[in-house]
Amino acid sequence: MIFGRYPSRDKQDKAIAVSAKKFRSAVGSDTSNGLFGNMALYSRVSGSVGLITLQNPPVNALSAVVRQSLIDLMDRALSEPEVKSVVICGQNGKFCGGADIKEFRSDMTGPPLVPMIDRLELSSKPVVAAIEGVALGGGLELALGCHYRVAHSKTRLGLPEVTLGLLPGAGGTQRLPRLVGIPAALELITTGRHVTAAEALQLGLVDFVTDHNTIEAAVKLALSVAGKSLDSRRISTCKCPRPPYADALFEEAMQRVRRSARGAIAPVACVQAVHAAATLPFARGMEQEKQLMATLFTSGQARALQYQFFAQRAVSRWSTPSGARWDTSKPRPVHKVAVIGLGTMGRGITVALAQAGLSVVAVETHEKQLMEAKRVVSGMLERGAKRLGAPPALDKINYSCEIQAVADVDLVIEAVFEDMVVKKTVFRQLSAICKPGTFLFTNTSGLDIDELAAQTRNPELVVGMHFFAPAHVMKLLEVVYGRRSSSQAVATAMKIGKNMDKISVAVGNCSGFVGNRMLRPYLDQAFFLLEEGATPELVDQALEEFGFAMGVFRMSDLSGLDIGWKVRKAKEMVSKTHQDCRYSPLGDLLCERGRFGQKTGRGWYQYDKPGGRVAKPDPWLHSFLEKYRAQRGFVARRIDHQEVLERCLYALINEGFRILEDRIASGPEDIDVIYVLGYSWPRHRGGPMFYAQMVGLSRILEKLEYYHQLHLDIPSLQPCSLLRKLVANGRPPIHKWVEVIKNPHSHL
Ligand SMILES: C/C=C(\C)C(=O)SCCNC(=O)CCNC(=O)[C@H](O)C(C)(C)COP(=O)(O)OP(=O)(O)OC[C@H]1O[C@@H](n2cnc3c(N)ncnc32)[C@H](O)[C@@H]1OP(=O)(O)O
Repeated sequence: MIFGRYPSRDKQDKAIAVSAKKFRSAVGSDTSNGLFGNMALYSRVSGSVGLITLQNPPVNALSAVVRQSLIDLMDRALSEPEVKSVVICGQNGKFCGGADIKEFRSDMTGPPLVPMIDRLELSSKPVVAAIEGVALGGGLELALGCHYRVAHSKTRLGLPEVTLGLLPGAGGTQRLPRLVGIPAALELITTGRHVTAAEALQLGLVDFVTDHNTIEAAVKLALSVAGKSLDSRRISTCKCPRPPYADALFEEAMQRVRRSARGAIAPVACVQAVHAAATLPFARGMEQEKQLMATLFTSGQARALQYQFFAQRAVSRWSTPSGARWDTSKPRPVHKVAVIGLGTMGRGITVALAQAGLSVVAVETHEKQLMEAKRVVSGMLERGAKRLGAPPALDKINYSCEIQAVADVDLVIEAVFEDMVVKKTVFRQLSAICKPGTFLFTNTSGLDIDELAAQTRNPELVVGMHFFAPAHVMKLLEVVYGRRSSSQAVATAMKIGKNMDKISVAVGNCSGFVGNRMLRPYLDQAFFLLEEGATPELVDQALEEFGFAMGVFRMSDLSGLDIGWKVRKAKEMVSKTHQDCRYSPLGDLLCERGRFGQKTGRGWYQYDKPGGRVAKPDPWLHSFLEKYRAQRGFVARRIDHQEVLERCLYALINEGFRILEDRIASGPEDIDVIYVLGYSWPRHRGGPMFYAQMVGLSRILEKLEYYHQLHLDIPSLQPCSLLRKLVANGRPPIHKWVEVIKNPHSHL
C-alpha cells in the first residue's frame, strides 16, 4: 500500500498495439520451447530470432526480478546456436516505464541496471528494441544499450529521471549525447520531456518508425542484420559529437537550469553529467554519472519528488468521511455539458471540455459578450490544436444566449461571477430548467457548496469544481463534495476531471476548501511581517529562495490586490473592528489608494507603466510602511529569512493539519498535490505536509508554540491538536498520519 491509500486495481492495459503474443501466433513461431523467466518471456520466432518480452504490468518497470530475467534470457539467446539475433519488447503494448520507482525506497536488491545494459550492448548477436507505448527512463536506457531501435508511431520516449530528483543513471547521460548530440541531449535530460516517435526519428534516437506491427518490423530488421558487424552500433564506443560552441552551450544550460530549477539539484547534476559525456571517455563519464547519481539518490529532494509522483496517482483513489469511495462509486456517463458564464474561467473550462471530446453548450446572457467569448474560445482551440497537430474541436461547441439551451444536457458547470447571490439565482434557474438527474456543478474558489445545493430540488447532484486559471492549462482541479453530494456525483466530477486531463483531488466543503483555506494564514503572516519591520522585497526573496516561483507580494501584484479586497469587503472584514484577533489592513489601504498591482502600475512594488511586469522596490511604499508603523505603535525590528519562512510556511502547514483533522482532505497527499499543482509550492520540496515531515513535526510544533506565545492574537499560530497528537504518538511517517486521524486513540 502506498501512502496509506487503497491499492490500485491491476491496471493491465488492453493493448491497442498488436502484442508480442499475437505476433508469435501470427508468424507461427516456435513457442513450444518458450521459457517463462519470472517476469520476462522467451521464445524463438522466425526460426532464428530470440524474442524477449518484458512482463511486469502495468508499465513493465525494470524491477529486480525483471532485471534478473532479462539477464537470464539474454544468456539463453546467446547460448542457442540457432539464434542469430534478438528482439526485446514489452507486454501489452508498453515497452518499459523505466526502473521500478517503488524499489528506490527500500534496499536495492537484484542485479544493477548499468552492467546489465553494458552486457547487452556487448552482445555478439544484434539486439533490436521493439518499442511500443513508452520507453522512459531505464526503459529508454535499455533501448540505448540495444544495437537498433524500432518504434511504433504512437510511442513516447524520454528520460524523465530529473522529475524524480535523479539523473538517467543507467548510462543515459553518456549514451544519449553520443547518439543525438549535446544540444538535444541536454534539453531532454534536464527537462525530462517526452518526445514522440516522429521527433525521436528526426533526432536519430530511433532507427525506424512503424504504424503497423512493431515486433514484426523489429524481427524483420533483426533478421536482416544478423551476422553483420556491430562495431558502429555500440553507442558507448562512439565519439560524442562536440560542437565548437559546446562551452557556451553548457554555460547557457547551467544558467537556465539554475534559473528555472530554483534550488533543485537534479537538473544541475544532469548538466554536469552530460558535460562529462562531452569531455571524457565513456568509462570515465560513467564514473562521473555514478558519482553524481549517488548524491542525488539519497537526497531529500529525490524523496520529495518521488513522493509527489505517487501522490499524484494516489489522489485518484478518493474517499469521503461518509464512506463513499472511488472503487465503489460509479460515475454516470456524460455526453453533453453546459458551461454557464463565459468569463475567463468559463472560457477555459469550455476549451478543456471540448478538447476532451465532450459536446458543450456555452451560455452567456449578453449577445456581445457571447460573440467575444466565441472568438476567444475558437482562438484558444485553434492554438491548442496547432500545438498538438490535430484539428480544433470547434464543432463541439454550441453557443447560446438562452439559459433554456441547457435543458437537455447531462451536466452543467456554472462559472458565473464569484458571488453567492448571483450563483444562488443561477442554481434556482438551473434546477427548474434542467432535465431530471442533471448534475449541477459550480466553479468556485471557496463559496459554500451546501448553501448552493440548498437552492436546488436535488442537492445530491451538486458538487463544487475549483478550477485554477487558466482552466484549460492548469492541471489541478479541486472537486468539492457537499454534505449531500451523492457518491455518483463525486465520481462523475472526478471522471470529468480526468477526461479533461486534470489531476483531481476530492475535498470537503469549507471556506476556501483546501488550497485557499491554507493560503489565508500564509498571507496574514506576510502582512504581519511588514507591520513588524519587513519589506515586500525581503519576504519575497525568502520565499523565492525557498523555491516559490514568486514571493507572496509579487504574486499579489500579478493577480491584482483588488480581488482579495473584494472578498474581504464581502465578508465585512474590512469594516469590522478586530479586537481579539489581529487583522492587517495593509492590503485594504493600498487598494483604497488605487494600488491594485501590475494592472495599475503600482502595488507592493512599482512598475514602469500600468500592465508593466518588472517589479521595482517602491520608496513610496517604504515610507508608507514607516508611517503606518509609527501611527499604529509597531516598532520595526530586523526580520531574517528564517523567520519569514517559519511564520509564513508553518502557519500554512498548521492549517493543513487542521484540514486533515476536520477530514476536509482525506490524506496529506491531497494537500501536497493541491499545493504543488495549484499554488506553485516547489515540487522538489514535496508539498507542505511532506515538508513538515522533513523539517520534523517536533520542530514545527515547537516553533508554532514559540510564535504563538509571542503573538497570542494570531490564532492561526496556535498549534493544531492533530500536530500535537502526531508528536505525542512518536512522529509517525507521513503515510501513517491517516491512522492517527481516523483513530484518535491510536498508539502507533
Ligand atoms: C535511475 C532511474 C532510472 C533508471 C529510472 O528509470 S527512474 C523511472 C523513470 N520512469 C519514469 O519516470 C516513468 C514514470 N511513469 C510514468 O510516467 C507513467 O506512469 C507512464 C507514462 C509510464 C504511464 O502513464 P499512465 O498510463 O497514465 O499510468 P500511471 O501513471 O497511472 O501509472 C500506472 C501505475 O504504474 C505505476 N508506475 C508507473 N511507472 C512506474 C515506475 N517506473 N515504477 C513503478 N511504478 C510505476 C504508477 O505509480 C501507477 O500505479 P499506482 O501509483 O496508481 O499504484
